[in-house]
This record gives sequence, C-alpha cells and structure tokens, in this order.
Amino acid sequence: MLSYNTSVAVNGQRPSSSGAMSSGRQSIPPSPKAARLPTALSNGVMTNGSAASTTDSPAKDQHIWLVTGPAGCGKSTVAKHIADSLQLPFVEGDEYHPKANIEKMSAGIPLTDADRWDWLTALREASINELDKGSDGVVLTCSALKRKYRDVIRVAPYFTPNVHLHFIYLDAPEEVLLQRVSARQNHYMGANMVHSQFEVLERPTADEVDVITIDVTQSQEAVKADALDQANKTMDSTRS
Ligand SMILES: Nc1ncnc2c1ncn2[C@@H]1O[C@H](COP(=O)(O)OP(=O)(O)OP(=O)(O)O)[C@@H](O)[C@H]1O
Ligand SMILES: O=C(O)[C@H](O)[C@@H](O)[C@H](O)[C@H](O)CO
Repeated sequence: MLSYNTSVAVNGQRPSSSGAMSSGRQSIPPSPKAARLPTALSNGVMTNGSAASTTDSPAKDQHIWLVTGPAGCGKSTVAKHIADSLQLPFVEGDEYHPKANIEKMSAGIPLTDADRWDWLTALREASINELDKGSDGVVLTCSALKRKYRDVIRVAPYFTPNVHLHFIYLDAPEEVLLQRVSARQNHYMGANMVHSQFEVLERPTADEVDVITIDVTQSQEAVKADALDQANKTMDSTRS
C-alpha cells in the first residue's frame, strides 16, 4: 500500500533508499481533484479528465516549479523572480498554512509530520488548480524538507504526461540561513527555528532526478539568474 513513508518513483524509477523515515504509517489521501484521475472513454482511451486531453491534439506541456529549502534560504525571492520572468502564477506556500501551524511556528515550536500533511496536499491541489486554468506552469514555495514531503507533491503529475514537476532546492549551510533569518524583520519564523529546520532536512539525493540544486550562498542577483537559467534549460530539455 502507498503510504507517506513509501518513496514514490521519480521519472519511473523507484529509489533504492529514501533517507530517514519515521515509523508512523498513514495513507496518502487521494487528490480531491478526482477528475484528473484516468477514466476510460467509450473508445477505450484513457484520459485525465482535462478538456485538452479529450481532443486529437496533444495537451501542451505545463510545468510545476516548486522552490524548496529551509526557512530563509530565499524561496520567496527566487520563486517571485521565476514567476515574473516566465509570466507564471505564483503560489506562496506560507499562505496555505493553517492558523494553528503559524501559531506554533511563531511560538518557536517546530511543525510535525502530522502538521504538514494537509498543508502539502493543499499546495499540491493549488498547483493543479492553476494548471487547470490553462497557464503554461505555476511557481510555488514550499519548504518540502523531507523526501516524503516531496513525494506528496510528486503525485501531482501522475496520469498527466504533459505536466512536468521540478523542484528547485536552494542549498546553503545553517550558519548562512541563521544570519539571513536573524536580519529579517516581521516574519513569524524566528532565528530560533533555523536549527530545527536543519535537524529534519533531508537534502535531495541523486536519485531525485527532478531536483535542480542551486547554491544560494551567492548574491541574491546571482542566485536569481542561476535559478532562472536552470529552469529555462530544464524546459528546453523537456520540449518534445
Ligand atoms: N542570495 C541571497 N543573499 C542574501 N540575502 C538573501 C538572498 N536570498 C534571499 N535573501 C534575503 O534572506 C531573507 C530570506 O529570504 P526569503 O524570504 O526569500 O526566504 P524564504 O525561504 O522564502 O523564507 P521563509 O521560508 O522563512 O519564508 C530575506 O530577507 C531576503 O531578502
Ligand atoms: O515545513 C516547515 O517547517 C515550514 O514550511 C517552514 O519551513 C515555514 O513555513 C517557512 O519556511 C517559513 O519560514
């Protein structure tokens, strides 16, 4: 049975190891967007339910860009830049946290797996909703600290081969992010939370071939340019 603790296949390949996993087993809730699940038409052809896929012409390529990493790594900065540059809708993951999560983090209490599940599925749904409106893609921010959190999002393009999911992981040592979060004003996530983010962080492994890693110890301008360049190259390589 598929569970939160079972790694999903990335580009058709199931990983040999999926990093540190906790012991609790919970079933992954199905995407509420049941219409995207394949259904058989009377002619036997499978469709994901979108209008485009029921016509003769193939559905256009659509990209989900999920900008990830611990608090303060620059997710919002990079995601806004990519969204503006590529003229794509932007979904700020922080705005999808339930009130209870914000209260916890404001009080300096790290979230648990259980606190994050509904948030992750809400973000997955938000990305699908944007694509369903017809855009060429969507850019989201989401810490996605653990492998199994990324796996929750990996369900989004299932059954829709025209949808390509890419993680942009912003990498920096803890000391760098501590400095950036300490300098930041008016944010619920305080510097006291940075260490806990690194305690649970599972850096993407080599088998997670849908991840682009960006070194964010560089200047903000260099990081933005690097991330956009990598996104453009990735899109070029997926073009059929
Ligand atoms: N490459 C960089 N160099 C220096 N400062 C940066 C860089 N990128 C972002 N910053 C600054 O670091 C802070 C955190 O950036 P940002 O809010 O984009 O991160 P985030 O990952 O979205 O944070 P959070 O997850 O806590 O919402 C901001 O004050 C931002 O201006
Ligand atoms: O998974 C988590 O613990 C949370 O998503 C945090 O990472 C914050 O929401 C975000 O980074 C804002 O600082």
